[in-house]
Amino acid sequence: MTDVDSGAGPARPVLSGADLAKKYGRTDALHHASLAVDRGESVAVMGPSGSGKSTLLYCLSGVVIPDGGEVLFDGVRVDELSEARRTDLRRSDFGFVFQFPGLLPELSAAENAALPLMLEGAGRRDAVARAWELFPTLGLEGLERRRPGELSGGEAQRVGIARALVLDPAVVFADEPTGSLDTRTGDEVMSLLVSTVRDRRAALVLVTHDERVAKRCDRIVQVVDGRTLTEPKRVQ
Ligand SMILES: Nc1ncnc2c1ncn2[C@@H]1O[C@H](COP(=O)(O)OP(=O)(O)OP(=O)(O)O)[C@@H](O)[C@H]1O
Repeated sequence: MTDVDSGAGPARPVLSGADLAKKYGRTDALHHASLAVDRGESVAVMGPSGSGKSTLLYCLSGVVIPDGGEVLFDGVRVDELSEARRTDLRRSDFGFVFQFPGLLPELSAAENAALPLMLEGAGRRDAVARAWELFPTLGLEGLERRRPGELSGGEAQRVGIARALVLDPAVVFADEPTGSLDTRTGDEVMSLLVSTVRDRRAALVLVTHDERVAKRCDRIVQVVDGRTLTEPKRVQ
């Protein structure tokens, strides 16, 4: 993990997107969209369907190259990197949590969480041991050997969160992470996601339709018709 907090000078956001624009054909998916997030901070991105939330998340995470504006991660222009460098960056510095965790059914919970480490070249035993360490933090102690089919929806999503955190990312992106869960389970998963990311001094950028989920974050950014509204007030 890169440490952007070290060194002299004022702290700068770990990740920022400024004046981002993206068109798909004739659709203006984003224009004048900006968002910055600090280490240890969580930001929820809200807005109507089709307003550009996912496009903003994809631009910030280097999945999509914006047509205009810039994305800075740790002082590096993400939008100017080659596809190979962006792929490396996503693997090593970013973690992703999706609506459905997409765990591999033939692997145990701990092996699933260890997959990013194995893809980085770590040996299976070491990788699983490191993933195992995350399980108590996420309320998953004792479930390390279970197959995904033996986990509840909330447990499986927490294994997905462990997988997103196992490489100690600087930024975690979450797209509707509680979208497939009932309200109570969603609340538990959100609490764990926000607190674990904060404790690890990572930043969280979370897209959601659910105000209850968004309120768990430090700030809410509204996206309307491809624009972010003025950087909003801090939630409580
Ligand atoms: N790959 C694509 N090709 C063409 N149009 C796209 C593509 N991706 C998104 N769009 C369009 O861009 C606009 C913004 O889409 P985006 O998915 O970012 O919105 P969203 O706010 O995340 O929506 P939702 O809440 O429904 O997931 C929409 O009009 C959408 O139809």
